[in-house]
Amino acid sequence: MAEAAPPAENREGSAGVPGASAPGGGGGVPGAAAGDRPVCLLVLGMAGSGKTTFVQRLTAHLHSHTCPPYVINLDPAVHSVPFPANIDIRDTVNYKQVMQQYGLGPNGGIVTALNLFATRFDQVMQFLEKKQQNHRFVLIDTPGQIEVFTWSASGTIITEALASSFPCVVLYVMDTSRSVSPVTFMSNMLYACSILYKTKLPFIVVMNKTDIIDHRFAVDWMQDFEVFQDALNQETSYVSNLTRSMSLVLDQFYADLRVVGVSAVTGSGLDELLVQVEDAAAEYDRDYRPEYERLRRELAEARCQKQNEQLERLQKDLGEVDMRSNTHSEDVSGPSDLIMTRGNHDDQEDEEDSDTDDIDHSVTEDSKEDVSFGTFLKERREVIEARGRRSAPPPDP
Ligand SMILES: Nc1nc2c(ncn2[C@@H]2O[C@H](COP(=O)(O)OP(=O)(O)OP(=O)(O)O)[C@@H](O)[C@H]2O)c(=O)[nH]1
Repeated sequence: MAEAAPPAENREGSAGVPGASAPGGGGGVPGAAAGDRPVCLLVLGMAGSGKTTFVQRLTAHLHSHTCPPYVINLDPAVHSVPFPANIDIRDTVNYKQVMQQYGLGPNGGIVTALNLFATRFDQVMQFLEKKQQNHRFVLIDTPGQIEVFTWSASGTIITEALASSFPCVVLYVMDTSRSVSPVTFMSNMLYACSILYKTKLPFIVVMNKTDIIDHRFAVDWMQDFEVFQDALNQETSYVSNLTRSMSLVLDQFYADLRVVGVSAVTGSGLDELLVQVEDAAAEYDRDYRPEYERLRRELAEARCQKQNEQLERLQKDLGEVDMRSNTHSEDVSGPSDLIMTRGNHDDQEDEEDSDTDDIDHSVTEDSKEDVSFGTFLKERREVIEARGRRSAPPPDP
């Protein structure tokens, strides 16, 4: 299934891909107009619903339409990423080290790793701003455990940062083959509904794995209350009564919902999905953008105020202490030394670089070089002094 990553020079998106300089220019990507801001597609879904496979397939599909996306992996615990990621959280946060240092289990480790990454998300935004002319779509794969992203502060920070600068659409990936029971289907829809309310963004339900089962049964359930009731009548549990009531509540949710059936394995349904994405992006511009622009202004003002405060503090500090004495503090156990390090795997040196590879490594490496060079000079001085003492003539009796 995994496709080979493009060569390093293609990582920036358009290099070497004919016609890719104009985002979405030609190639059959519906509605994509050159010069538009890229649309961020936040891919969410339950563990195993097929998010990563879907991102991989959509990336390949867009490449084949000469419209390469900018791809971000936000799952710190994934062993290998089967698509060419422009930004990979694993380059920035060492998930295993986070677990060790904070004594956390896997879920706590993922949440903390995402929190650490969120503190540097402004740098990711700078990359996106720089590359926005080259890409029509930004694909964002999220951690396996859906709540890590949707119900965490870092997920909110990342979503709001993206949505205040670019049109954003949530793609809720659902495993259709595991939703054939009306009760399971209803649980999935309730979750989708909660995410819609939480993210406050245009929303598309991507019914994945249609190569296993056609998603039309689910669309029928959503469009026709009677059909869903008939299916429920086969169930005898008490939950079926609850489900019956819930389906009435969800009627309005269904009415405005975009639903597309796809197969991440065969690639079927992706063209229709892209049509829906353009429609959802237009909805963002129409209904959501004013609110996010207000948020953006607030963020800019807060950032400006913070910078001024930092400047004032720095000026005060400069008057009081010798800055150099603090540069190489012995105490480096804070969270910042966990970030901006290479990812989990020791063998990653051979892998191609993503954008975050070089975010701030120079700072860390320069600091280490300074310290070790200082130590080296000190040791050399001691050796030379000892040698000088040995070769000096003995004092006169
Ligand atoms: N038949 C079929 N299998 C699929 C499809 N999409 C994904 N799968 C399979 O479903 C399983 C889970 O896929 P992943 O892409 O790892 O799912 P995920 O949501 O990223 O999983 P987490 O990282 O745990 O959240 C894998 O075995 C995939 O091969 C599909 O469209 N059809």
